Amino acid sequence: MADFKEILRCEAQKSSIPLEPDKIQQLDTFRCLLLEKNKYINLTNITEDEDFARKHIIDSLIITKHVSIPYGARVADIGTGAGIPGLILKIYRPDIKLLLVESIRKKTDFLEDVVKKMNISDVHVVNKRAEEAGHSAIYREKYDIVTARAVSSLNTLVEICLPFAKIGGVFLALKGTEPEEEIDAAQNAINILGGKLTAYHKYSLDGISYRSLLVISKVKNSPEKYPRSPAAIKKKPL
Ligand SMILES: C[S@@+](CC[C@H](N)C(=O)[O-])C[C@H]1O[C@@H](n2cnc3c(N)ncnc32)[C@H](O)[C@@H]1O
Repeated sequence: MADFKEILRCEAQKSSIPLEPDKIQQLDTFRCLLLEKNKYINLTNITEDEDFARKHIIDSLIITKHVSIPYGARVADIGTGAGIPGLILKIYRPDIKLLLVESIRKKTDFLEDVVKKMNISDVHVVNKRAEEAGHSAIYREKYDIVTARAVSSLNTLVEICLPFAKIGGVFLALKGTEPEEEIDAAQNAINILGGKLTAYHKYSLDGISYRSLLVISKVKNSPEKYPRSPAAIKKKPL
């Protein structure tokens, strides 16, 4: 049976993502650290080799096929959990400057630990809700690329993620098979937060089902009052 590194090499080839052996090694190290910690805290249900390669690693790296990431870009991953897609992108593109925002302390402790053990530089881990971090002058409208996967519905995501993007930057939402309804429901939030849906890519990780990558460009400043508090967002979503 093929080992994880061979599976990942094949999956990357199938998706036409260039992946050098040293990156495969580092991604395997990340997987091992994640699966080890997963015995004690719930970081992922995706643990089987092929699933891990496809649904975590390739699903993160697919971004690089559709969006050009400038050298040294500032990237923020919101609701990053175990560092997906943010840390996987950073391993692939060490030149980026990465912010990882995650509200659960055990998860940010894990991320700090990975960054230290793997000696990864230029990663800033923030243990806060995005609703709070998005108002900080250090983070607000500072990022070229903002990502989020499996965090919330699109209208809420737009409110908590777009404030991090600078004008000319993009918010990338990694979504499921048919995001059309969510896109319609998020149109008001996109307009209010200063965004514009500029691209919509569909791709398949297994040749059967589809996933989607939505590109929302930041065209205007996000009004100061957003993001609102979690309670206000829940009570009256945009
Ligand atoms: C289902 S997990 C997905 C994690 C990762 N993005 C992935 O795709 O595997 C959602 C994560 O988002 C975090 N989260 C949800 N809402 C958040 C918020 N408003 N601010 C910061 N983190 C948030 C949760 O704590 C959780 O770790």
